[in-house]
Amino acid sequence: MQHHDWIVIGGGPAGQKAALQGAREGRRVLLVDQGRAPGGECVNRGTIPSKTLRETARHFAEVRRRSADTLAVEVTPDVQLAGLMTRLDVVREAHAHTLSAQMEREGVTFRQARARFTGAKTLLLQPPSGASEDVSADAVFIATGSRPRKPADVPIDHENVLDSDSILSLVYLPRSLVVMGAGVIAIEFASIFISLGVEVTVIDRNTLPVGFMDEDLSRGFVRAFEARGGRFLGGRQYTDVAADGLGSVHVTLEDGEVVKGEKVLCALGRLPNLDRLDVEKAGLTRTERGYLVADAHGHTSVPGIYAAGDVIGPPALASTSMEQGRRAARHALGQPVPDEDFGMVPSGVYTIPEMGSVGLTEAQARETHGEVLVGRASFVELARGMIQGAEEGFLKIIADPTGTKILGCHALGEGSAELVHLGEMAMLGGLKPEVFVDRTFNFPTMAEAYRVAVQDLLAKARTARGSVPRVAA
Ligand SMILES: Cc1cc2nc3c(=O)[nH]c(=O)nc-3n(C[C@H](O)[C@H](O)[C@H](O)COP(=O)(O)OP(=O)(O)OC[C@H]3O[C@@H](n4cnc5c(N)ncnc54)[C@H](O)[C@@H]3O)c2cc1C
Ligand SMILES: NC(=O)c1ccc[n+]([C@@H]2O[C@H](COP(=O)([O-])OP(=O)(O)OC[C@H]3O[C@@H](n4cnc5c(N)ncnc54)[C@H](O)[C@@H]3O)[C@@H](O)[C@H]2O)c1
Repeated sequence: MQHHDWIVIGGGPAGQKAALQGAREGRRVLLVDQGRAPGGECVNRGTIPSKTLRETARHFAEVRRRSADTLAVEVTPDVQLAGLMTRLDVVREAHAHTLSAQMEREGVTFRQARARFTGAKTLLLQPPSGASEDVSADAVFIATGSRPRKPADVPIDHENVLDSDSILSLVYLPRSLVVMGAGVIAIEFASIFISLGVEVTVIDRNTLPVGFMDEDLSRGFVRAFEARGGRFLGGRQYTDVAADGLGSVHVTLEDGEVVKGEKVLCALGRLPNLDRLDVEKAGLTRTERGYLVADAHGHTSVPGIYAAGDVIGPPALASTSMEQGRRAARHALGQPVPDEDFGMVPSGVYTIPEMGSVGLTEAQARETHGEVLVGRASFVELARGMIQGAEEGFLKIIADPTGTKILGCHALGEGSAELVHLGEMAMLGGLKPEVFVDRTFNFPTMAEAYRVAVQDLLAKARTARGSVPRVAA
């Protein structure tokens, strides 16, 4: 049995960061993934392919909007979906190349094999061809990611009813699409397809999409989606999904309504990839929902076994997975792991328009701080926003009732995922909202939204204190 210092199972964002961190500190690291190269769901079926398709869709939407629909920009029915992911191969190859070079440079050994536990820190590696191999390690990192959940009552055949993996392999654009679910994956794809000219209906049991975001953002998304002709059916449950054999799928709702689409996307959550890993043989237990349990450092209940990324459940993002992998590795190395307030982790939802969020939502802030202050800036109030024609965008800043502490920043509109990082840094630095009024901003920029929102917030603070509001300059 070959022994390694560390074995990392899974070459997605969590596994990559754990492996690199260990190798940099002189550990002999074996990175195992069943795929041909490191990358994981993030590179192969998740973040990168979906964002590449989104970029094309966004350009279509942008040209239509900027020309006020005077330019007949349409995707013809015979266009192949792969043709719309114009930069996917370039992006993937560049990413794969950078990753492999980094692994090689740092001395991480990569092995293509499916891993499963045979004991606490012993594993059987089964390569696609050739003999299986028994291996052991001082520390094992589980970073095997997640896959789409397939509810028993949804006939996902990858032909008529698709999941977030198979939708990217569609050859032709459908005329219509019914999206089941209104989580991040669902509404990102809904945005993409509606922007490409597909008729889209979204169905969710919750009244609003992405319930973890600030309600103004969820409502703003629905407004923009409906303005583009989309149908959002919130607070609705499906009872049956069936293909009619004539090129259409029928989704029957509890109230008897039948929603028809040429294709259906089922995006009703994800499950951890643990079924064939035999984690029980390592002495690990799983939560009721099937996830592994790990502490703030990614350490499981078995000494020397760590878990990071989607296998430990929400927030299940590429961004947080990387950080979890890095933190687990630092802990295994005996290095200090800085405290991180995971409540402060930013979220970017790449819908069209995009959403960005950090800190408390308005509802959470009211619950914990009472009568909080909310400052708003509409993107059309900004010179840059006006130039860009950013009609639907806005930034809202939430501060404590005294108006001295920023509690959350939330934005809707192109660039919002970037924009909220400015607010995040102010929050981390404990800066008062005034900083956005007192400093010089480049002009014209979208970042000026902070100045406008803070002026609004300070005016409200003065009103709350009973003084006459000053007119914002
Ligand atoms: C459509 C879509 C869009 C997304 N967009 C975003 C986004 O914009 N921003 C964002 O932050 N996040 C996004 N995500 C989420 C993000 O992709 C995941 O959170 C992230 O990939 C999780 O990383 P991970 O390292 O935990 O696992 P993964 O990336 O899933 O990698 C796990 C790897 O482990 C391998 N593996 C599994 N079992 C075994 C085994 N037994 N032996 C060997 N190898 C194994 C898998 O093949 C895979 O390569 C998106 C996800 C999807 C599906
Ligand atoms: N930009 C990003 O950060 C990004 C992009 C894509 C995915 N992701 C990650 O991927 C993960 C999974 O996303 P997801 O969207 O598949 O799952 P999800 O769990 O976030 O959303 C599932 C949705 O399905 C709905 N639902 C479940 N059962 C239902 C039923 N019977 N009837 C009607 N509605 C039902 C839920 O109300 C929920 O809105 C998330 O953790 C997310 O963070 C992130």
